[in-house]
Amino acid sequence: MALIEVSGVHVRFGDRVVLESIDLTVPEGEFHGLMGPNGAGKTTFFNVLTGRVKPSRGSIRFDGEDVTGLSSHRIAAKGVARSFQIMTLFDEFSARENVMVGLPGFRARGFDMHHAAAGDRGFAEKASEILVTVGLADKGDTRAKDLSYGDRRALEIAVALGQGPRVLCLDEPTSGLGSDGVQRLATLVGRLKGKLTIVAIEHDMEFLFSLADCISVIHWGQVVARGAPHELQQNEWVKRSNLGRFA
Ligand SMILES: Nc1ncnc2c1ncn2[C@@H]1O[C@H](COP(=O)(O)OP(=O)(O)OP(=O)(O)O)[C@@H](O)[C@H]1O
Repeated sequence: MALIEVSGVHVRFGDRVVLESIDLTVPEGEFHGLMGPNGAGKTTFFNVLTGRVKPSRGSIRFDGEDVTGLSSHRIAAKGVARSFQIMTLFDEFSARENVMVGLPGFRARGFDMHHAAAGDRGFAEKASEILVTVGLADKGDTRAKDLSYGDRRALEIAVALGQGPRVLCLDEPTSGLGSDGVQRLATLVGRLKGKLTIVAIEHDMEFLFSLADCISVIHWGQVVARGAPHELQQNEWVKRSNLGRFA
């Protein structure tokens, strides 16, 4: 049984059909890439997967359970974490505090940062451990606004990891990064690969083809091609679009 099973997902905004019918399965532990032209509906699909948009038809099953139409909060509680295309950090908080705010136990007791920082070392230690995982061990006390763009991206992933997710959804993780930043991110994602299930929307084909186990191409609101990177290279649609040139 696949961890994520999406069947016939259809989304329209008013008269505009954005997703015609999306079918997708992702086994546990897979790195699944989503690619496709601008406006193809990739982010809308992520919004459906993470509960921000309700599909008008179709179903989403997570670990065998029908989660179609559940709120984003409830889907997150089931183990689906998301890092956004637009950064969503608290600029005035330190890197460690940003991770602490995202920890489920911390949220349960409210957003009392100063109390937690002074009174409960457990949250700070957990956050520090996660910062080590993403390569920010020495940046725990740095305010988010003073971090480099690449460090902020790593911190966003750390915040998502703080939820202890089974699935990590990354929306264009390389966007805005220079080549060094992309390389660093590839190393980080490569380390996470296999430890949890990753679904990533990405325009950087070199990044995606080097890391993904399987890639789905979304176009016209459907999955028009799907396969391992070397299989996609042979796909006629991908060849015509030149999307698979790095495979
Ligand atoms: N809430 C909404 N209301 C109306 N139209 C929307 C809404 N959200 C998205 N759209 C439209 O749906 C289409 C698909 O958008 P989406 O952001 O999902 O594409 P995408 O494949 O992620 O694009 P990109 O690669 O540029 O990020 C776009 O034309 C967008 O304008």
